[in-house]
Amino acid sequence: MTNRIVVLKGDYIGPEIMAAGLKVLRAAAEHFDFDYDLIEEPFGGEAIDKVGEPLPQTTVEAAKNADAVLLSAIGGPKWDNAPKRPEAGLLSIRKQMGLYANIRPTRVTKQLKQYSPIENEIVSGTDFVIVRELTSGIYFGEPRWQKADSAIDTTVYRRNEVQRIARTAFDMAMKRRKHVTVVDKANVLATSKFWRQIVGEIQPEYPDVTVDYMYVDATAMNIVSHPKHFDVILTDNMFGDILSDQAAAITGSLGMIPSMSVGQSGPNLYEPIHGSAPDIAGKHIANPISMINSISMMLRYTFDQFKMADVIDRAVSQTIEDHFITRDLGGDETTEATTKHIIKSINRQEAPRYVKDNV
Ligand SMILES: NC(=O)C1=CN([C@@H]2O[C@H](COP(=O)(O)OP(=O)(O)OC[C@H]3O[C@@H](n4cnc5c(N)ncnc54)[C@H](O)[C@@H]3O)[C@@H](O)[C@H]2O)C=CC1
Ligand SMILES: CC(C)CC(=O)C(=O)O
Ligand SMILES: [Mg+2]
Repeated sequence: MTNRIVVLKGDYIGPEIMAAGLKVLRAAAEHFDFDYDLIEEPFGGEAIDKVGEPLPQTTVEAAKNADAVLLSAIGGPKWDNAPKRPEAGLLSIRKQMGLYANIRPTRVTKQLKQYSPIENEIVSGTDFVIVRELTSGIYFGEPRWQKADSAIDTTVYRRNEVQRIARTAFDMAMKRRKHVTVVDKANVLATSKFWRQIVGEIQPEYPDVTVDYMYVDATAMNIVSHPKHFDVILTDNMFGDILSDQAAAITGSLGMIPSMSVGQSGPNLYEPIHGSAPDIAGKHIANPISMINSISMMLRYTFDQFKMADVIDRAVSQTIEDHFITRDLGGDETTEATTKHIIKSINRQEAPRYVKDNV
């Protein structure tokens, strides 16, 4: 059966890293006879330019009917004053696909630790995931408006929204080191106090999981000073957005980190955690690894292609070890050269049905 992958190639560096990721997918797929169709749909700024809105209904339908959705990143100065910005389309596709849980891993591997801005002893061996609520909270709350002399945003969390994301975090902890850190601002916010109440109600369903609670400001500090404290961080939409960029920085670059967005049913969406990086677009220096890691996550979690994902992951690690890295990590390789090196490493590995060096 052919696997259907909807591709949203994005804006600014989006198409550059998507092209890199799809080359890696094609190279790996040959070794494993992985059969797939790519269905490209307009989205974000590209869709505004083509059809006047960031999320055409045809794109939503295609995404819902796919086996998985791959997105690079959208937005940028060209559309900052558009009546409906690309970012509105991003929030809307997450909502319409029901993708309430966003999983953002932070791992400092032995190859990566030298690129971290944090001392080796502190950062080496860091391995945690941020479980970010994705379809509610302040990014979605009503009312919201802006007038001449005031503006308002609203944070609303409903019981079922907190319950389901909490269960995602506890389920994930059960497969890891069985520890959940709930990150909030419960010394101030009603929604945070509510989260603590709901998490407390769910915790007895997971007697093997330990839980601690940490304010978001202290968490920001601990991510850089004690990152090994964390196993699973459970947090709301905005705190998760902010902390995941910070967590990415301790791995060496924002340009490394993938994510997976999951709902109750339907396809998952895989995307880097960063944005469209307009400052480096067109310069051939974007790090493609965030996109390649997102593709590896897709192969692992949607298509059960564990060996293929392992081969890609090893190729990425080898490429970092070989210092075949882009500028964000301190190297001087181009996006294309890094991608080529990853593909060479895939082809060199003892993969089943070794075909040819298809670089
Ligand atoms: N999921 C998405 O599509 C997201 C979209 N955005 C949008 O992206 C646009 C740019 O936002 P920024 O605040 O500049 O954040 P950004 O994440 O695009 O960039 C922040 C910094 O990280 C660097 N960077 C990001 N990805 C990189 C990569 N793969 N390789 C090397 N360097 C990389 C950029 O060059 C920049 O210096 C905005 O319109 C924003 O709304 C922002 C975050 C997520
Ligand atoms: C539109 C933003 C919420 C996108 C973003 O920064 C993210 O999802 O990390
Ligand atoms: Mg973000």
